Amino acid sequence: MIFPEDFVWGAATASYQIEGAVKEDGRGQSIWDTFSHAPGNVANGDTGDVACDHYHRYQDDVGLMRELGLAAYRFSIAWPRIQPDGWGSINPRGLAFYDRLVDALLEADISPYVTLYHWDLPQGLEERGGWTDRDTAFRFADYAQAVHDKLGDRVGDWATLNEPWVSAYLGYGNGVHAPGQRDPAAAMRSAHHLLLGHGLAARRLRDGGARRIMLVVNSAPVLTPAQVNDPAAVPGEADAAAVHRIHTLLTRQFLDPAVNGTYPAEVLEAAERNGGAGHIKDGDLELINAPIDLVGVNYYNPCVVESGPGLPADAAWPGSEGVRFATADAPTTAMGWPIVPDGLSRLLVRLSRDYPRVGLMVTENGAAFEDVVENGRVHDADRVAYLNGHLREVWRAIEAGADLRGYLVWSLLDNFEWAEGYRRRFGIVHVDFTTQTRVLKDSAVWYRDVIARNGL
Ligand SMILES: OC[C@@H]1[C@@H](O)[C@H](O)[C@@H](O)c2[nH]c(CCc3ccccc3)c[n+]21
Repeated sequence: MIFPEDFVWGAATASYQIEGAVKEDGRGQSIWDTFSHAPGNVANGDTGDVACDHYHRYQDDVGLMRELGLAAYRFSIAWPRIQPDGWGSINPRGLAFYDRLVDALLEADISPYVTLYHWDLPQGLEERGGWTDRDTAFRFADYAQAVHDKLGDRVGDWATLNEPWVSAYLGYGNGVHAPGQRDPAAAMRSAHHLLLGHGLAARRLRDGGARRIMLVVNSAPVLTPAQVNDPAAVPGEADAAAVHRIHTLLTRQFLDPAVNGTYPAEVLEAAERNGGAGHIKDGDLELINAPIDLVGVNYYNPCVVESGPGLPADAAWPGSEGVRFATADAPTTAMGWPIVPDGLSRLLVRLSRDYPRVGLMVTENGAAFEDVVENGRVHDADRVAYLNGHLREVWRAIEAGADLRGYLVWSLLDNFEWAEGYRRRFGIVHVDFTTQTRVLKDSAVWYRDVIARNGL
């Protein structure tokens, strides 16, 4: 299976998960500093205080990327390094780190793909309401412009947000993520303000001459248990309604406004029933619908549902009347997530059909398994199998006509896996967090060969 000539092969990380140096060079606190230091929020009391110490080791890490032959590296910028409280003057030492990182990447012939927000909101803004406060959307646009002004001469690929659904519904809905609020109305407000921030920032980036702008979403094919292993299975009316409802809340809630400038009726109705829709102002949808070039798709597993009594609103799914989550008949990763490779092709084909005006890129795909270091090697055959199976589906989606530009594996390095801390490892490169030693896992060697061959 050979991929298109210009297909982009890369890897992805995020600032809070790899950088460490949380008090260095003027960095302010983020909501994840606050959340991870609060007892009980993260497994084993882990925090991102040190993580992979990438802030100090970035040259060596870029060396690893070059050794793997990556064409692109997706990383996020820590807003609190740029504006310690989230607004006002720019911290030159914070911006200088990313300036050095971008130059090191270009020196290694690797394209930098910048994500402006991967969940580390400055704590100063959270104290003013965070994403529940409309003003945060405007602060985000100011921050985006300041970063693009500095890096836009060398960075052409820009993602505004990583996974607004997670920021809103895990951050403000069920509280599993920072800032740890449990309030469905706060979650729905936050989802809207995140989208508004996306649109405002996208406009500033475009005005600044950005080459390609994308919104990155976590998405999944929503399937009944029968559909997981039998795409031809036809669900009953009630199950089909449950599937449509969750597809709407997970994916359409974000892509319809961003790509088409409309909200699904079910989302407006859910907002009316969860605190009201007063936060949706006239003109907001036009602002959210700033033209973008790509949608970044983060896929790990399908979402399996059937009809049922509905989920409690604070289970991160306000508006999910008539739904219950089910399990898939499939093997799982160390996260307990079902391994269903063809879910990726089914998703990509669906998105390319539903949103034909934008291109697609797989901006995250990968798996955590219980890696074991043996004689300085990690024989992660399960991760190789996972990646191989999913890349075959990427190829199939392209064959089926999806406008798919590239694939970025999650993740380059083992890193801070949010509420799971360091006990879940997604890297194709193993990190010993005691010594900070990096070791290529078998999956990294395998991926290097896939890139060299441009295919499987
Ligand atoms: O959980 C693996 C990765 C995270 O490390 C990334 O930062 C994040 O972008 C990301 N998104 C997803 C899918 C949505 C999700 C996020 C967090 C927890 C559960 C599901 C998986 N991942």
